[in-house]
Amino acid sequence: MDFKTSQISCGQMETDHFCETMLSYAKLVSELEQKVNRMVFESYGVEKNYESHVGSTTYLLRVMKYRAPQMDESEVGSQTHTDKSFITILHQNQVNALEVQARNGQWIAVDFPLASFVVMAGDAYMAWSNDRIHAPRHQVNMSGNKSRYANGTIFIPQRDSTDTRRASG
Ligand SMILES: O=C(O)CCC(=O)C(=O)O
Ligand SMILES: [Fe+2]
Repeated sequence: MDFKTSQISCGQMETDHFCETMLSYAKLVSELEQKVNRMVFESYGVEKNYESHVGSTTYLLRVMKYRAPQMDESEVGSQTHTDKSFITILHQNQVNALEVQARNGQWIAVDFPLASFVVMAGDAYMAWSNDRIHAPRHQVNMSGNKSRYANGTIFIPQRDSTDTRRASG
């Protein structure tokens, strides 16, 4: 299920408790994304472009369920990919399955506790930063017998905002 959080609307589900919970979650995650971006923009000396970047960013929240693999089943999860977005913020239940490839090629199994988030750079951030920020390849690789629930909020700048306001250098 996708929500466009910039519109703060769930259509027909407006009064639904689940919907409101997800919108509150999306707002909090958006604040985290803005904090991360502010730090990055400041560290690259382009903080004057921060407000317009925030203003041009759209948000999409995805709710995902990965089932546990059945007997003799392998490769349950997602394919290896990089995200096309600027930033993706992930949150999960207690079931770890995310694997991220470091710059040196090594795959790292991400162990992230319930109260934490993974902030992942996507291709757009890598392009904007002239490759300073690495957009890692990653995948979900399920094992064990518990389902994994995860939320992925992707932050996407609208057209033209990435190539006109790059970090210099
Ligand atoms: O479920 C996850 O932790 C990763 C999801 C993901 O890679 C994505 O939504 O792009
Ligand atoms: Fe991804």
